[in-house]
Amino acid sequence: MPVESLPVVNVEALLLTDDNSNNQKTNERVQQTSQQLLDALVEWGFLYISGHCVDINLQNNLEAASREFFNLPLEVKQQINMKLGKHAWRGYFPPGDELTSGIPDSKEGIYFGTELADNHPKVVSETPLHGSNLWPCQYPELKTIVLQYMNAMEQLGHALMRGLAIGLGLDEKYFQNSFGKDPTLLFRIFNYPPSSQKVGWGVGEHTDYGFLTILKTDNNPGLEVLSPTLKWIEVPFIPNTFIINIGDQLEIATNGLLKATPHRVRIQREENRLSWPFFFDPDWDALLRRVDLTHWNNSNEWPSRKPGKRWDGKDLKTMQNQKYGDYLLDKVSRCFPHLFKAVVT
Ligand SMILES: O=C(O)CCC(=O)C(=O)O
Ligand SMILES: [Fe+2]
Repeated sequence: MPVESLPVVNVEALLLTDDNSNNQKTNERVQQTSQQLLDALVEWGFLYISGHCVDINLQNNLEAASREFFNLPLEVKQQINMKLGKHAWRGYFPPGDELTSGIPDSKEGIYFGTELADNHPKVVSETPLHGSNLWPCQYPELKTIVLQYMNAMEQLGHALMRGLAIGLGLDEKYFQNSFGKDPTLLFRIFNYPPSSQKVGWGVGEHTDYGFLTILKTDNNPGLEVLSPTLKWIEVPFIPNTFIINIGDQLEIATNGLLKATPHRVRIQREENRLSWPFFFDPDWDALLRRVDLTHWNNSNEWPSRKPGKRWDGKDLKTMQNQKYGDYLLDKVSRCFPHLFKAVVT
């Protein structure tokens, strides 16, 4: 039997400017690309994308600046510890501080989100996960690079959601119009240190929470994904591609047509591994509800990726009309229980 591997879709057609959108050939390419994207997401919930138009120099600068940050002495990194970001949930966390399913991950990392001014209504009302970012004063360039990169990811996220809507036979602005024009954006930079342990997880098995994750990794392997035949497969590095995967909210919205695929990260023995997940999620206040896909003949059976209980024991079928922000907060509180208690309750 051939080894299963993630599909690769070239999404360039979804990133063409509006000037070209009346052209019939362009429209055909957009349709074709949207269909390929949808097929990959239905079958795998995971894929690589090429043709994403994200500047390679920006990506290289991000990688170099991230390495420089993690090479700083711990006490310098701790100057922007997440505790200082309070309820905005921004800043640095050292190895072992983040839990997946109650077990400490081996990684360290930095959390970023949309940069909001102090007078933004959600900052004034102290809404969790809203605020300004914490930036290391040793590396002012990190701020410029991260904000540029997040901006590029946001554009890409909108383009992919547009492609997905077209693939599903919906209005191309469907997701923007139904789940908010102001997506919840979370960006993380992770460093997985090498470990002498034989078996161990940089991140335990989980699914992501929102709509789409756009993941950049360095050239060290480690990510593993549950395949359509329920085998854990490695996801090798392919230069200048991003890895895209579905989060719980798209599974809920599509009544299980798209599945949030379980994945995990294996720790490496020799080298540290860096990754840059960007989460493109519904508006904080958006209500979770199903998209009308009756034209798809989508049964009510909700086929699941894996028999038995989900990794977090949740039943996504029952999650309707909850605010996305509440769902996310519940998840975050389990990842950082001590911090959560200290700043939110
Ligand atoms: O580091 C990776 O490759 C993946 C991380 C991940 O799955 C996550 O942050 O949700
Ligand atoms: Fe993940």
